[in-house]
Amino acid sequence: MAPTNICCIGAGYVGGPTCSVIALKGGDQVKVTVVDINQKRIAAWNSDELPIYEPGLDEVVQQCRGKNLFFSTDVAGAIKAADLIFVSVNTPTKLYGLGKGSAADVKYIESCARAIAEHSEGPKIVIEKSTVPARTAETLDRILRANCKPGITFEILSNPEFLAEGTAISDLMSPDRVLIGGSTTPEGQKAIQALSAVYEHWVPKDRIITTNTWSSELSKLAANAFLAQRISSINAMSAICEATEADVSEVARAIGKDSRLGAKFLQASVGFGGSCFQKDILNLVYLADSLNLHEVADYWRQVVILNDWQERRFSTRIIKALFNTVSSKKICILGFAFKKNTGDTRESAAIYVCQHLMDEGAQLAIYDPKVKAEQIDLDLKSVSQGQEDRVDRLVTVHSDPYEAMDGAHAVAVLTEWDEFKTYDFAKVYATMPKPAFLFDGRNILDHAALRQMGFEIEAIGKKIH
Ligand SMILES: NC(=O)C1=CN([C@@H]2O[C@H](COP(=O)(O)OP(=O)(O)OC[C@H]3O[C@@H](n4cnc5c(N)ncnc54)[C@H](O)[C@@H]3O)[C@@H](O)[C@H]2O)C=CC1
Ligand SMILES: O=C(O)[C@H]1O[C@H](OP(=O)(O)OP(=O)(O)OC[C@H]2O[C@@H](n3ccc(=O)[nH]c3=O)[C@H](O)[C@@H]2O)[C@H](O)[C@@H](O)[C@@H]1O
Repeated sequence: MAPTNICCIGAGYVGGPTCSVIALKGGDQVKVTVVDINQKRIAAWNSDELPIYEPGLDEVVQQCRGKNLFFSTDVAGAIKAADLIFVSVNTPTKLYGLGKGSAADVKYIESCARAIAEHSEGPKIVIEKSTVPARTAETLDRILRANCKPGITFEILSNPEFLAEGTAISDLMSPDRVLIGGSTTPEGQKAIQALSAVYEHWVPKDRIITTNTWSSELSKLAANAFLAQRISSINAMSAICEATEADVSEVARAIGKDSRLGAKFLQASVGFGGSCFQKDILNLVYLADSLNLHEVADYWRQVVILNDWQERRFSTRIIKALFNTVSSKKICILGFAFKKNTGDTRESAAIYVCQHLMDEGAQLAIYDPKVKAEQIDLDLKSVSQGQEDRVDRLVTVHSDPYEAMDGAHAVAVLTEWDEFKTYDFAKVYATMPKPAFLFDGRNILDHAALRQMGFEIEAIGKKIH
């Protein structure tokens, strides 16, 4: 039997890893082509230096690339050849016009639909892999039908992705669930079966959930909203802990033992980042507002407000502790990625903490094991509109953490990279002006030991004695 021919439009953090695992697990039963309009990105996927850092990804790509996994810029050719087409393009928050600042921008989804309609010469199953506003499948359907060649049929499925960056490969290899939404018509059910068969190469059937299209689209927004809400909840508690001498780690352990709550996602932090939590909650907020459900919109909006406040609270603590002035003081920033094991900086809390410290004239020495200097420069300039030159004056990016910490008034941990726990902080302490401050935005260091060395420690949701 000929292999199922799969095309994925969008070779990003989702399209690349997801299709690599589909190719690995599908073997000779699938042929997967990932296409993108970004030539540089495709060239990187075809090189030894992949465009994204993700543990385990290199090995999977090396095993499959050129056999049943291909990366290409030939969007039209891949659409023509495909039976199943994943749409895995970006859906960022709209920065203009109607819904500015909260609605998802679906222009890339629409351009995919137009390309699929133009190049399809036979029936296709079109799969929303991107996170989209509720009822986007209807938009796709209308555009496809209005623009396709006569006689061509399409089935639209919703198949949102739940992987987290930094653990994408293990999440994909053994997902908690795969969600497929489709129409209740016989054709819709047949399309669901065809997509399910792709996952059944490695995912147990009882983990493949099928629903109607709209439940599937909304479940993705709901999942991210619930996850982010937990972080904002524990971060709200962290502020109360700091004022009452309760310890947020102890509170998290105590409530997480309740099996109804569970222990995961209760790590208080400087604030959640990443390309999706904020965007998807705002998308939900926009949906609720447009349905006239303003109380619902306000409820979810507060999760984002709390997160912004938590980031600001952390940078304010640094400034206050350093005697209300950080002007011209060297502050070392350990970690710039939005979480460990990724080089991704989108919406990283580090960007906003650095922005505030730059507003106050601090000299920032930044180290991150995986984020490139050009990316840090780009991110900090993007929050310095009209005064981009301050980044050149105030910021240095280091490839050696000890160089970054050397002689700093304060060290601030903003990402929970494991290597930070292994540093020789006694050696660092000796180089620092006194009092020497350490701000642990992730609660990962051994605070008692550091205090013993002489550091003044501030952590999230705890008083260090
Ligand atoms: N990053 C993550 O961990 C997760 C992301 N998602 C969702 O998946 C979607 C994709 O996210 P990422 O992979 O992070 O985005 P990304 O920005 O890394 O990748 C999207 C890619 O699509 C390409 N693209 C845009 N329009 C195109 C077109 N018309 N034709 C061909 N290529 C086109 C872009 O050039 C880009 O390379 C978003 O909707 C996101 O919300 C869902 C789960 C996890
Ligand atoms: O739709 C998406 O893009 C994805 O968003 C998140 O994945 P991701 O953003 O990659 O990473 P998370 O592990 O969820 O972390 C997000 C942010 O929350 C922070 N976080 C996480 C957990 C926690 O307890 N405390 C905390 O501050 C992390 O440091 C990070 O900044 C979800 O976990 C995925 O299921 C989802 O598919």
